[in-house]
Amino acid sequence: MRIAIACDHAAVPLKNDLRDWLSAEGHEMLDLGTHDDASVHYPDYGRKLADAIASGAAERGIALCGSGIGIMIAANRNPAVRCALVAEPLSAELARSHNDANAIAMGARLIGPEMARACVRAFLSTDFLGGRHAARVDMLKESV
Ligand SMILES: O=C(CO)[C@H](O)[C@H](O)[C@H](O)COP(=O)(O)O
Repeated sequence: MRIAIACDHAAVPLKNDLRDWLSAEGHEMLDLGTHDDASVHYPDYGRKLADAIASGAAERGIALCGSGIGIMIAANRNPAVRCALVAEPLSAELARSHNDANAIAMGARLIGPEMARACVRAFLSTDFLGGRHAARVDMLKESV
């Protein structure tokens, strides 16, 4: 799968860990930065992630900041993006099965790399259920 990953300065080690792990798993990773701990602004990186999804450069996105909240809000400004803030795998699974989320956000200051990997695993391995959920996701698309 083509997966974009983006973070601010608070989440670089987690971003690199997930990027390298997913790359080793055979995914095509698009690393949108940031690349070091110099302070940057999460709206810039949420927008980069959203642009990658909206353009089709990436099928899925992973957004990381200190809490996951700021970059999630930023990514969701783009109507092509449905980015869910998750901190455990069930939320990641439900974000896919009920909401057809095409991105997840996580907080590197809140969860460790093993929990983040478990969330990503659930996010990538769960299909959208469609049916009644499709009508609701369609309503989201109409409500911009
Ligand atoms: O956007 C956030 C909170 O919603 C992120 O956690 C940021 O990473 C955080 O605000 C950055 O804080 P810092 O004190 O400038 O490192």
